[in-house]
Amino acid sequence: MENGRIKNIKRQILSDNWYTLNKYTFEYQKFDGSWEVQKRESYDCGDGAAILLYNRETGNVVLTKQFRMPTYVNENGDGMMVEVCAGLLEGLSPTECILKETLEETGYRLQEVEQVLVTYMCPGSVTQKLYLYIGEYHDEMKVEEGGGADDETENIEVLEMSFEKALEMMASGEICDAKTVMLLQYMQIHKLLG
Ligand SMILES: Nc1nc2c(ncn2[C@@H]2O[C@H](COP(=O)(O)OP(=O)(O)O[C@H]3O[C@H](CO)[C@@H](O)[C@H](O)[C@@H]3O)[C@@H](O)[C@H]2O)c(=O)[nH]1
Ligand SMILES: [Mg+2]
Repeated sequence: MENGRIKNIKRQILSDNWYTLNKYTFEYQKFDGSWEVQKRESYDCGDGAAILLYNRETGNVVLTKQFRMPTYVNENGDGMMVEVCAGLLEGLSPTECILKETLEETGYRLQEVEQVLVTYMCPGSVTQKLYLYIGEYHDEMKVEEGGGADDETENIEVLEMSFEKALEMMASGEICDAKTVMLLQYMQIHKLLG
């Protein structure tokens, strides 16, 4: 909240069911110095963390596959999305969160991860800031089945595939999740695999 061009911010909660949809009314100072009232809806579903797991020995990556309702109602065929492992912070630090999500969703227990990017995913309408990680895994780190937390209805399929195959799926449009594309391209740019 450090912008002299913004004043009199008022918040109205439009929906507070699972996540929170706020409507903000505020005054915005235009380039000519005059003030105008603006209204913006802002969906607050919390910040999150995501990770691309990769294995330099095998050249493989680990991804997840799950049903995503918002994509199902917007032209994504059967609604299934291939994504990097991800989750909401829910009070944890980004690194604590991603270690927990990696174990819950993929079954791998990692000790070390590297944060490589921080991004706002949809800055015109969604508050979410996403911390993006990469992490090296090996077979012996697989200590659980994965698939998502027992108390959540996640039904996550764990996919292990070659990095090449993941890049092909990105090129064909089968992988079309933004955080997943960003991390695959990060790996490609930095030549970390193949
Ligand atoms: N009952 C109910 N459950 C919900 C609702 N919305 C989400 N959930 C559940 O809330 C849990 C959230 O799981 P996480 O693993 O923490 O998050 P995610 O859904 O994988 O990912 C979210 O964060 C990512 C980045 O951190 C985002 O990329 C992604 O779009 C999403 O916001 C899931 O079990 C999901 O089914 C809802 O409206 N109602
Ligand atoms: Mg998740």
